[in-house]
Order: sequence, then C-alpha cells, then structure tokens
Amino acid sequence: MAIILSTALLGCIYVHPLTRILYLDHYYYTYAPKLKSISSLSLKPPRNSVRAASIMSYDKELATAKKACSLAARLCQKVQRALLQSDVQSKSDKSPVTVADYGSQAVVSFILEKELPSRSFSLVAEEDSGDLRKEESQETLQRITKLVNETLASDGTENVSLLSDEDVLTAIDSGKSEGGSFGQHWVLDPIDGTKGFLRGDQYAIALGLLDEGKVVLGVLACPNLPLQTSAGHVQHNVQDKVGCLFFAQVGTGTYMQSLDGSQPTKVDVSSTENAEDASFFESFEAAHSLHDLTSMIAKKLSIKAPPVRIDSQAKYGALSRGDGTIYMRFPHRGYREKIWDHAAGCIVVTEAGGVVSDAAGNPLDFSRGRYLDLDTGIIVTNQKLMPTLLKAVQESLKEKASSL
Ligand SMILES: Nc1ncnc2c1ncn2[C@@H]1O[C@H](COP(=O)(O)OS(=O)(=O)O)[C@@H](OP(=O)(O)O)[C@H]1O
Ligand SMILES: [Mg+2]
Ligand SMILES: [Mg+2]
Ligand SMILES: [Mg+2]
Repeated sequence: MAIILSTALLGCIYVHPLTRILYLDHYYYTYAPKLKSISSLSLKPPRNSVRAASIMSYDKELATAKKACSLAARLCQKVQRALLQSDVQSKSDKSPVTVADYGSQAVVSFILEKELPSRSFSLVAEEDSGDLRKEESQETLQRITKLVNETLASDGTENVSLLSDEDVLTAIDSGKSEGGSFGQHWVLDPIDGTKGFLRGDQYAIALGLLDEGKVVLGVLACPNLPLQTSAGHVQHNVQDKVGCLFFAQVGTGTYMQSLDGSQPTKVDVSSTENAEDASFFESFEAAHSLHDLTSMIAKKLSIKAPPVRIDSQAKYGALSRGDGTIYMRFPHRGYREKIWDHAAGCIVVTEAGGVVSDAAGNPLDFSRGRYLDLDTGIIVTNQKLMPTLLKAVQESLKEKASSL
C-alpha cells in the first residue's frame, strides 16, 4: 500500500527532466487532464462525418461496446475525481486495483450480457472477484455496487433494477473466459494503466471483440486524453477539452468522438515516411518497457524528438490519429503480455492505416487464450516506416544481446 501511495504521490509532482518539446507533450498528456474542461470551448468541426453504416456486420456489437465503455468511463471519472485511500488495494502480484477497475468491469460485463443476449456470452477480462469475496472487503464491495448502480441509472434510457452485491460479483466473474480461436469472445481491460489512473494521468477502458481468433472491433475510452490532436508539438492550452472515444470495426476505418458524444471523425495514422521526423510513444512506467533499448533504436533511426511517455492503450489511440508515428514496447524478460492490453488498441491502429507486430515482424495472435505468445516486444507504426523500424529493432536487439 505504501508503495502504491508513494508512487501516486511521486507521479503528481513529477516534471519531466528532458527537453522543452517533451515537456510540452508531457504537460499536454499529464497535466491538462487534471484541469477542469471548459464546456464553453467548442470542438473543431469534424474532418469527416460518419455515414450511418447499415451494411457493417458488427454494428450492434459496436454500438453496445461504445455505450458500455462510455458508461464505464463515467464511473472511472467519478472515482478519479475523489480518489479515497480505501479505494486502492494490492493484488496478489502486488499490482494496484481500485474500486473503479472492478466497477468498470461490472458495468461493461453487465451491459454486454444484457443488451446482446447470446447463449454463448464469453468475456476475457483482467479482474476477478476473488479478493472482493473476502470478509474484509465487504465495505469495498458495497461501494462498488453503489457506484455501478449509480452509473447504470445515470444512463437514463431504460429501467434497470438495482444490482445486488452478488449480481456485481457475478458480472465481474463473467470475465473468466479463456478466449481462444473459436467463436466470439469479448476482451476487456476495465482500466488499462491503473498506475496512470492513480496519478491522475492517462488510462483507458479497452474493449475488443474476437471472432474466430481475430479482433473484429475495438473501443478505447480515454477519459483524460485531450480531444485536439497534438501533431506538430504545438503548445496546448490548459483549457483543452479532454475525453476521447476511439472505435474501429474491421474493414471500416477508425473513428474518434468526444466521450460526451460529439460527431465522430475518421482518423488516420501519421504519414511520416522519414524516421528522423518521427516521434515515438512508450510506457510511462520504466518497469513496463525497456527505455534504454528504445533509446538505442531511436538513435539508430536518427529520431530527433525525445520519447513521449504516456500510460495505457491511450498510446494506440494517440498514434491512430497521428499524434506520434511509432510506439515501441519491450517488457522485461519473463513478462507475458495479456490480450486485453492490446486487442482494442491493435484494431484501432490497424484500421487507421497502421501496422502492429512483434519484434520478429509477426502480427499479434489473439487466438491463443488469455496471453499473447510473442517474440520479445511490440512495435507499431505506419506501413511505410515499418520495414525501417523492424530492421533497426532487430539490429538493436542483436547488439544488446552480444553486449551482455
Ligand atoms: N512488468 C510489466 N511489463 C510490461 N507490462 C506490464 C508489466 N506489469 C504490468 N504491465 C501491464 O502494463 C499495462 C499498462 O500499460 P503500459 O505499460 O502501456 O502503461 S504505462 O505507461 O507503463 O503506465 C498494465 O495494465 P493494467 O494492469 O491494466 O494497468 C499491465 O497489464
Ligand atoms: Mg492493462
Ligand atoms: Mg487493467
Ligand atoms: Mg492491472
């Protein structure tokens, strides 16, 4: 607990020591969200409005996924605004989990199951109710149930009878599916970037749908991500409006709208072909990705801009709209990537024209259960730059291995 709280505290006073450009990016992604959005600011007019697409095959699933993630985001925002010490617990692997992680998972699970009735509802999700069923967690569970009920009621479109504590536990435990290569499976990270959430920084509610092992739709709700794109490193006003909802369906492109419901606009990845002009994203937490390796690769590519470190799959969302050109992720040895940390982000980027692969150049395989079985790391960029990036990654990995 002490570690969690001190991490959260340190995060709050953190000022990036690198260049002014990075500081601006860091400021933009980190501090702007903490300030109240100014509702009188109008949004940029949409670049392309979306035509009602009645021919899409996952339309109903997508609409329900967007609704579920938006409501879960509402719950998370409420908790983040008044984060109480008692809301944070440590899981058995020492990673943090909050009432918002559980509440978000219960809301999404409940809405998907209720609105898309199916005999074979399957959800692969990060959290389970094990710790919440313990005697000492009774108060926490009651608080989660209250949050879930308030969130469902705030939707206002239908009469939902109040959920009991047991209903909430059941909804959370619907997420125990093993996934796999047959049939349909929802894949949920109820809060991706819990550490970012605790710091008041970036986090995402990430929901994907697998059909026969392939991701066919994805939704990323990023409550603290500024709506205005940051391409070109322009200075951003503290009054920037935050709260983005990215969504993609296979074969139909990626769109973004504000979490409070603006007209969606089509987004595309950066078209930068020259690595020197690229900027790159990586994990905020050094424990999640080898920053020294990415800096070696960036040097090899003559990338001038310093890394932009933000938490969660908000990186995939930001990349899908061209805020940066490259995302690199190299976990420490032995870490196994989970499918919920990448499924939604992956389709959001690929439908925007990007490529997501492992360090050997293979596409990510979501059909093998709860884990991704991949070679070394994950790299993401546009189609033109991928061969150059892949070459630099493989050379750097070789050099690193031979220097050990
Ligand atoms: N050791 C290690 N290595 C690699 N990845 C790890 C590790 N530990 C955790 N995680 C997972 O990282 C998820 C957070 O995503 P990011 O790494 O993009 O966020 S961050 O920028 O570092 O905050 C985070 O997701 P959440 O648990 O949903 O927050 C984890 O699944
Ligand atoms: Mg995660
Ligand atoms: Mg999570
Ligand atoms: Mg977690």
